[in-house]
Amino acid sequence: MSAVDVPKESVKRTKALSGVTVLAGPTAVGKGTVSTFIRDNYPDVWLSVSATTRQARPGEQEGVHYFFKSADEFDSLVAEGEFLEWAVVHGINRYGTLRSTVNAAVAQGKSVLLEIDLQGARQVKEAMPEADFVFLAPPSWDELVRRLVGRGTESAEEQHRRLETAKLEIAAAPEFDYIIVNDDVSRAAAALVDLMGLTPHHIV
Ligand SMILES: Nc1ncnc2c1ncn2[C@@H]1O[C@H](COP(=O)(O)OP(=O)(O)OP(=O)(O)O)[C@@H](O)[C@H]1O
Ligand SMILES: Nc1nc2c(ncn2[C@@H]2O[C@H](COP(=O)(O)O)[C@@H](O)[C@H]2O)c(=O)[nH]1
Repeated sequence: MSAVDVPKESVKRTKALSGVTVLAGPTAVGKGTVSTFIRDNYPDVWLSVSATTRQARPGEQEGVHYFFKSADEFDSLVAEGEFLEWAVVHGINRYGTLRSTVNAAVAQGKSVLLEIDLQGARQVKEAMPEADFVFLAPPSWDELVRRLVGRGTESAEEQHRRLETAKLEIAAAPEFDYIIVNDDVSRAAAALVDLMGLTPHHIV
């Protein structure tokens, strides 16, 4: 697979703080890792818990990592207009952000973080253009491939499919307001928290 140019970091604030920040980026760039780090280290950030039709992985807890739904339950939530956005991610499972929980957090003045895929980010941009859109980029294409392969959670065929999608996702980086390079988890998390207008523990 040929290498792809990855975007450089760009974190100079260009718009007013909205209280809602969307974090997206290609598969295996570390969105989940950075979000978990923020959940564990920055209690002032309100990390949205998505609904999903995928099975819980070992250690995942209902209401902490996801709200796990059957296909019928997810259908009902879609029909009732409960989702701010939802998408089929990686061609298999559905994932969505519950509108009511986000609205309640915003109404309480919380700093809301949504960790979602590109399709979802585009839907939120339609619904809430004032939100802050942050693209998490890998330090290099080769490092992205290393992370995906090193995680070891997908078959070789699935890895290939995800990397093809990752090329399209990386090409969409200019749609985002800011770009953070996930070269180091705590540094990337601190840069994100800083962009959200909160005090980062440290930026090295
Ligand atoms: N800064 C980093 N340096 C080195 N490895 C990292 C870094 N951030 C994450 N990783 C590793 O990269 C792999 C992918 O991370 P993670 O699962 O968080 O990605 P993701 O973007 O949430 O992926 P997906 O969209 O496929 O769910 C994991 O093995 C993780 O430990
Ligand atoms: N559009 C949305 N995408 C979401 C949401 N919650 C998570 N995600 C994305 O799904 C993939 C896979 O996640 P995993 O936990 O199964 O590894 C990842 O890219 C997430 O960003 C959501 O509510 N909406």
